[in-house]
Amino acid sequence: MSSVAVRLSNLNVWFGERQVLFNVNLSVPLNTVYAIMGPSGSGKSTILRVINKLILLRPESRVEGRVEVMGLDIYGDSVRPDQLARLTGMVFQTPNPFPHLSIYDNVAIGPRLHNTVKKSELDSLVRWALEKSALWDEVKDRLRDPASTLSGGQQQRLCIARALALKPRILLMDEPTANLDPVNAAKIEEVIRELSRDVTVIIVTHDPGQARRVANRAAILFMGRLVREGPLHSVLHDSYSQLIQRLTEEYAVQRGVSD
Ligand SMILES: Nc1ncnc2c1ncn2[C@@H]1O[C@H](COP(=O)(O)OP(=O)(O)OP(=O)(O)O)[C@@H](O)[C@H]1O
Repeated sequence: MSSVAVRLSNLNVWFGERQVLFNVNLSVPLNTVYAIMGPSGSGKSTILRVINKLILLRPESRVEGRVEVMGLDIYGDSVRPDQLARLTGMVFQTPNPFPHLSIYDNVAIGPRLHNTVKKSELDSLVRWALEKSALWDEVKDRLRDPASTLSGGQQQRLCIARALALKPRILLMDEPTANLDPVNAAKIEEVIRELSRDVTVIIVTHDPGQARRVANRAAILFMGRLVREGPLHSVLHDSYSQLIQRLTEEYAVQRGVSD
């Protein structure tokens, strides 16, 4: 079996006339935590949306290149949407549980829709997913309460549990702690470190400190181009902010020359 969870080869993406990713090549090894970093607008979220094909919801988008997820060429082969939905879970920046559904039903909704477990196994799956996301102890006595009664940090862990309930091989996380206080952010970082035993995590983050705490590999994007990629210690061997400042200055000089 391949040791690569996701491989992007010569990936180019456009929104209308505007190209936002340029010839990106990278491989995410299985069971790593892979951080994607870069300034705002550099294309980080677009990469996640290419990997789970959510980008196709934007009719103005165009994707070229090869995208392999667990060995499947997802834009070339006839990969069924439900097959991809089960391979890749997604956690967004803003927690988005179904607020009126119960805590239990939020986690159970994926397995019910995709018919992945027998009814008799659902309780233990829900418990497993809530334990994996470090939420079980806080909610075990109130599983029937609506998700809206949870705090923001708890709601984000519920979204992680919801994604995990489909047993994805890859978990995509788009700045999952950006809206959380440090205590809740630390809980989620701990969850991510634990998850990487069974799941490949690809996390978009603006915070080099977070990348250092959770990731073992990383990529840095700048204006849609991959500028660094590899083991974390080599990608972040010097100051991230100085690197971005230098790239921004070089870009300004180039613009000055070409304008
Ligand atoms: N639907 C769209 N139509 C046109 N342009 C888009 C669309 N979605 C994203 N873009 C542009 O694509 C570029 C990359 O966006 P993306 O959201 O991937 O960046 P990002 O690095 O994740 O940014 P941030 O850190 O601010 O979330 C940006 O310039 C953005 O304006």
